[in-house]
Amino acid sequence: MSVTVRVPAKVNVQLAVGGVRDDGYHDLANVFLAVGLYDEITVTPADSLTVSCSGPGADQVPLDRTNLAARAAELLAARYGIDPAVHIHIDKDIPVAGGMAGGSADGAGALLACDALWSTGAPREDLLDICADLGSDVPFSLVGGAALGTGRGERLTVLPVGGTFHWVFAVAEGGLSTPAVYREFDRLHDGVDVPPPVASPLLLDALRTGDPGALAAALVNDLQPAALSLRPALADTLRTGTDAGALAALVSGSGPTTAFLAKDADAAGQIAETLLASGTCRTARVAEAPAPGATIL
Ligand SMILES: C[C@](O)(CO)[C@H](O)COP(=O)(O)OP(=O)(O)OC[C@H]1O[C@@H](n2ccc(N)nc2=O)[C@H](O)[C@@H]1O
Ligand SMILES: Nc1ncnc2c1ncn2[C@@H]1O[C@H](COP(=O)(O)OP(=O)(O)OP(=O)(O)O)[C@@H](O)[C@H]1O
Repeated sequence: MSVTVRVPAKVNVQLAVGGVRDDGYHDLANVFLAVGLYDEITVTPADSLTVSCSGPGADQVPLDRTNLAARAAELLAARYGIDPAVHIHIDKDIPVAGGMAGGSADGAGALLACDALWSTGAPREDLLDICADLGSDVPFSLVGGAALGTGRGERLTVLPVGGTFHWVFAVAEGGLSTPAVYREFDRLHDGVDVPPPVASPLLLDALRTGDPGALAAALVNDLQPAALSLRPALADTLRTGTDAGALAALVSGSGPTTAFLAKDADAAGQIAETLLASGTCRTARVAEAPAPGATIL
């Protein structure tokens, strides 16, 4: 018997970053939107805890106990006194180290899959607690849809979304390290008083009404200057998508994936074609949002 769970990628439609905290994390007002690019996690009883991975970028995914999916299985097993003898297969479609929470998706997916396989009956709050231990983005991978993340991004308030948004994602060659991008943010703000992060009312309204023009006007990512500083060529990708008619363009989370909001599905297809032909990215993907959170198939 095995259990398969599908988990979406995310884009941050607002990523407001505060000053660095004593624990090294940054306080955030992080508005997550789940998008329809998915990893699938399958767990099967086995003699010991093992991990395999297939799909684009699979060779960059660790297969040892540092894999967030393996850590999720271990944390759930430890909490419920279970032997985590399970094989976890990750079928990857979310760009690896792309700022789209791929590893976080695998952590949330493995957690939900093991919970079902082992019939732990864990309350949702316990699952969300384990997710927060795994990483700041992991609770959102479980929940999906749209949510405001406060604290280091792990404390979620679900947000209403009034329509379907059409996105294009330009996947860059190679990844960017999330800690390195936050460090670059700190370097760029050295000596500057960083104000406390707050969610933008205009952005929350745009999500609620489902108006892509209003959302485009409100998109903001405070990590974008840091990602561009580490990877200046991303500016060419952003410009190419904007010239192709995107309503707005921004770096997705810590990058290097760039995200383009389109007015409709046709425009998204055209923007993706132009990006692909431009040579300014490795590949371009279209996806709709919001997407549901981790779901047992
Ligand atoms: C950039 C985002 O993806 C936006 O959603 C997240 O803030 C990053 O979330 P994540 O990858 O789940 O990050 P974690 O695994 O919790 O932390 C990795 C590293 O990112 C930095 N980090 C992360 C979250 C946060 N609020 N402040 C930070 O400074 C820290 O250096 C931390 O050691
Ligand atoms: N299941 C996993 N899938 C991918 N990477 C993983 C996984 N578990 C651990 N990692 C490690 O995490 C690093 C970041 O990969 P990931 O795909 O999660 O980045 P990301 O999408 O930029 O993350 P985020 O958007 O949450 O900051 C990888 O380089 C890899 O070493």
